[in-house]
Amino acid sequence: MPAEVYYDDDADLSLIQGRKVAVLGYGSQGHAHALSLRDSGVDVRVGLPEGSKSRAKAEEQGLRVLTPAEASAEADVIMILAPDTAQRTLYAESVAPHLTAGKALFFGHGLNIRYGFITPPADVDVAMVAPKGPGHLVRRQFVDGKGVPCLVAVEQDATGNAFALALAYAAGIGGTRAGVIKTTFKEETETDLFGEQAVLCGGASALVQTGFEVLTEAGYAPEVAYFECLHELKLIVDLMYEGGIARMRYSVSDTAEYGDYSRGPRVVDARVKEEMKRILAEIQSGEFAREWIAEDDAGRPNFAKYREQGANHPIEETGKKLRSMMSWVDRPITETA
Ligand SMILES: NC(=O)C1=CN([C@@H]2O[C@H](COP(=O)(O)OP(=O)(O)OC[C@H]3O[C@@H](n4cnc5c(N)ncnc54)[C@H](OP(=O)(O)O)[C@@H]3O)[C@@H](O)[C@H]2O)C=CC1
Ligand SMILES: CC[C@](O)(C(C)=O)C(=O)O
Ligand SMILES: [Mg+2]
Ligand SMILES: [Mg+2]
Repeated sequence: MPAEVYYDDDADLSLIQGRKVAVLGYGSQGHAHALSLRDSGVDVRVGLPEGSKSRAKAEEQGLRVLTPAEASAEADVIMILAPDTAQRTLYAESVAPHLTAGKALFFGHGLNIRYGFITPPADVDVAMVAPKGPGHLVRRQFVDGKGVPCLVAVEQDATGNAFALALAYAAGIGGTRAGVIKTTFKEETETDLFGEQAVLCGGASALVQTGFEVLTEAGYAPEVAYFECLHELKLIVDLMYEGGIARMRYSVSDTAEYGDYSRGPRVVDARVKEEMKRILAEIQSGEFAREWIAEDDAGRPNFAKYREQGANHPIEETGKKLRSMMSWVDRPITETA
């Protein structure tokens, strides 16, 4: 069945303009939602713990900052945009006591609901507005008059109005300018985790690093390897983004196109597909979510090791040097646009 896609004309922005919204968290997504909702005429407050380093940023941007508990008590729409690993404690301590009948609890990703770390009471709406892009670009696109597509899902419709309210919220952050797809918490959570692990973050990073290693270990210049395996990837993906894989193949040389057909499937072969299926199975069974929550509870020892290894990969040093010569590339990620 084709997905249902909603645009600006399908959303009634006044529904969210008539509510008090609390955005809990002011990181990548939180700042984008809070600032864009405010710019869309919505009554927003940000909820952050007393010691949070995000407080100063939110206040500098002219937002009212309260504690998560105060913000949840005041608001009737509560959007949780703290890290996935922090959400169950945040919910239990600061949200649940103020989640009275008829309020709406929103998420930007479904992990805590899908795997049962949070179970809201039956008399509140539970919905998700999940942008399909990094939060800093959600804000940048909004400011530029564009939008990042969003997934919207309703887990619980206590008021009968949950979907319309979520669609209005998506309009407030620019999502309906690009298109909003109706889905479920299960579908969003499982596809989002799969996409970031196997393709967008894990798959793409490993592909780039491995290609760079193969070229430099064979004696080619790291600068040439960087341009070939990382820099040019954006230009190739831009063509895919604009017109699909077919547009990219139209634009590259016939030599590249023949190499693509005849060699690409040798890189991403049947073994890789089997591994992708295993990764999906770990997501579907909840194994990944339990592993990640346990890793966080233990103080993230493996996460810290992985982060250090990634930061020390030789491609980072080469890239830093080359990007310093390209003033147009290193556009800073800011909390405003
Ligand atoms: N990053 C992205 O682009 C995307 C994220 N999402 C989802 O959005 C949600 C937020 O992720 P993301 O924006 O990456 O998070 P970030 O790590 O960028 O930001 C987290 C924010 O939450 C604050 N915070 C930490 N603990 C608490 C707490 N107990 N109570 C209130 N605020 C707290 C942090 O403050 P401090 O400064 O003190 O650390 C920070 O402001 C997640 O569910 C994620 O899966 C969905 C789509 C894309
Ligand atoms: C691709 C990573 C992502 O799912 C996103 C930006 O959409 C995330 O969790 O950050
Ligand atoms: Mg995502
Ligand atoms: Mg994600």
